[in-house]
Amino acid sequence: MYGFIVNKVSGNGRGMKIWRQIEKSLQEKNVSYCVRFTQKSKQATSFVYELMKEEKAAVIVAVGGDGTIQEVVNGLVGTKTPLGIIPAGSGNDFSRGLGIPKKLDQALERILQGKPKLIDIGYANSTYFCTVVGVGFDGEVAQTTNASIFKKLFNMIRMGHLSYLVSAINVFIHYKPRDISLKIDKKLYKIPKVWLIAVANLPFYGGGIIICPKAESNDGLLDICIVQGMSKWEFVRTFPLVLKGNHVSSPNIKMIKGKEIEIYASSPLLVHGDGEIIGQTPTKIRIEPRSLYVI
Ligand SMILES: Nc1ncnc2c1ncn2[C@@H]1O[C@H](COP(=O)(O)OP(=O)(O)OP(=O)(O)O)[C@@H](O)[C@H]1O
Repeated sequence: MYGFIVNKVSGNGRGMKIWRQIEKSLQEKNVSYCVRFTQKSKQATSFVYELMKEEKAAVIVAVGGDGTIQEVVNGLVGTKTPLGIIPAGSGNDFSRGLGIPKKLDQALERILQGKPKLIDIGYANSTYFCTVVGVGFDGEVAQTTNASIFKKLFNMIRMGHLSYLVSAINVFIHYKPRDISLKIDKKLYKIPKVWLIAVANLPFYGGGIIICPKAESNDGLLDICIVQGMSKWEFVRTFPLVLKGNHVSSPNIKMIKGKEIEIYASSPLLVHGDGEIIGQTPTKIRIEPRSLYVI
């Protein structure tokens, strides 16, 4: 039995459209399934327990964006039940990082035919995350994007990833870099004028930005990108490089790998996990190696 958790409003309504097509395919293929539709935030996590216990679902499939997938993952980490993903959001960075096909029929075929493999998952502020935790500039961009009207407009024309870019420009106008203390596997770094710190399990965030090109979800490590000491003009010049992951050789960017990271800022900074706000600094982040089965 496949248990589906569908966020109808993900991708500004794409979730529902996609579910209708999936349901048709499942019926044509005679696949046994059950489904739950989320009505509010965090409900996807409780649906995981419900589908596993009451419906005896052997696979849980998330139909939604990275926010919905994160909620599902928070119910699945540490179990033997594998996660399937049908991307239906605006960013879809987790599925991009795992190489899950964008095409619906191919994504479904992978779930029905593929073999589960174990991957690493991150943990920060009492939440498991799949792709990236971002602190500082990134946190503000995530908050602005999620509260924006233009996210809906871009989703309507299937350009949802552009909403992150518009938010980045808005935040850039007023953002002031801060002094940060960072502990990576017990080694202390004091770094002035930090724009952002991204801690990544997989390379992508913000709808395909390659923030940590070498991040792998099966190496037991988190990749950390620290952007610091740049003037506004240097930040603007570097931004296009990030789109392709070519920023890593810039002298104002530090790339470090680690298992446990602690971040302290001179004043509280917003923290996002997979594009959803999960709190403020100080924050502790760690990798949970081989803790989730994904098809
Ligand atoms: N019925 C609902 N109405 C409103 N919000 C919902 C509903 N169901 C779930 N949510 C919330 O919507 C949030 C965003 O969903 P999701 O991430 O799947 O889509 P998205 O934001 O369009 O995509 P992405 O994260 O890839 O940009 C989730 O955090 C979830 O808690």
